[in-house]
Amino acid sequence: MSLKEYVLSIENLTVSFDGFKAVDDVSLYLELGEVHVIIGPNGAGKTTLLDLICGKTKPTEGSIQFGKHELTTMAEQHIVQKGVGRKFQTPSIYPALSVYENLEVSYPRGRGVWGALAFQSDEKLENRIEEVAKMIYLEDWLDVQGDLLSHGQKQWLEIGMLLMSDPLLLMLDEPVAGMSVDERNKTADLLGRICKDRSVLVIEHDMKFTRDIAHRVTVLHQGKLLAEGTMDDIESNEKVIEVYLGH
Ligand SMILES: Nc1ncnc2c1ncn2[C@@H]1O[C@H](COP(=O)(O)OP(=O)(O)OP(=O)(O)O)[C@@H](O)[C@H]1O
Repeated sequence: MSLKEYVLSIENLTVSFDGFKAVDDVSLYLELGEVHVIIGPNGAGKTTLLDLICGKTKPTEGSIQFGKHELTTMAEQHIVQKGVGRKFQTPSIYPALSVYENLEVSYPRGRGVWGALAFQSDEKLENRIEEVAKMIYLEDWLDVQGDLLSHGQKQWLEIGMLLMSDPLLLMLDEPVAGMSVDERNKTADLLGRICKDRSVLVIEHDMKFTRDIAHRVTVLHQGKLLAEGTMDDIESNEKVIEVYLGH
């Protein structure tokens, strides 16, 4: 397959911290419409890999191609503008603002002074807020203040805030940690819908949820890629059972 068909192509990516390789020669490819889950024991390099993609950390070697852009030489803010959204594990919404306002402030209004002045039409903004609020099960909660939402609703709102700018790659770090069973199921449905016109990369420890959402799974161990495949491949892989699933 040619590189052009991938949303993201990571090749031979390595980062060394004082000689310690937190990510060691990892290659990974994401297709459009794919939900790809990264699993692995604590310290395997999962968070560091996402830090490298979003530009928070710069690699020692290797490349990260996002469409036609090379991300390893790009500043963090530019990577966001190119269409990479990342959600950290703890929700970071604006607690004093309503759901509507949280979504509104996340709507991209262009770049620089002139871009910021060129307000999008109110109708376009309203439509996008309504569309996103429906996707994240908060259409009846638009007037509610952020800090009054449940933990799960806050997580959905943060996903919604990222969706306001319609990123081509969405990265989520343990999105269902602390959620009820019902909220987990709804989150799986949500990811199944929003992956249609983007790629979604998820770090996860919950194997049931991983099975529910993953088209493909990558297992990291001590910074290296241990295995990659469907959940069925991964669950029957002896190396994976030995270092991770068997524990
Ligand atoms: N900036 C840094 N300087 C030095 N070591 C680091 C740095 N960032 C990460 N590491 C080390 O790299 C290794 C991988 O860490 P990382 O957080 O990526 O693992 P992880 O797979 O996300 O683990 P967890 O499941 O516990 O979140 C760890 O040993 C960590 O201590």
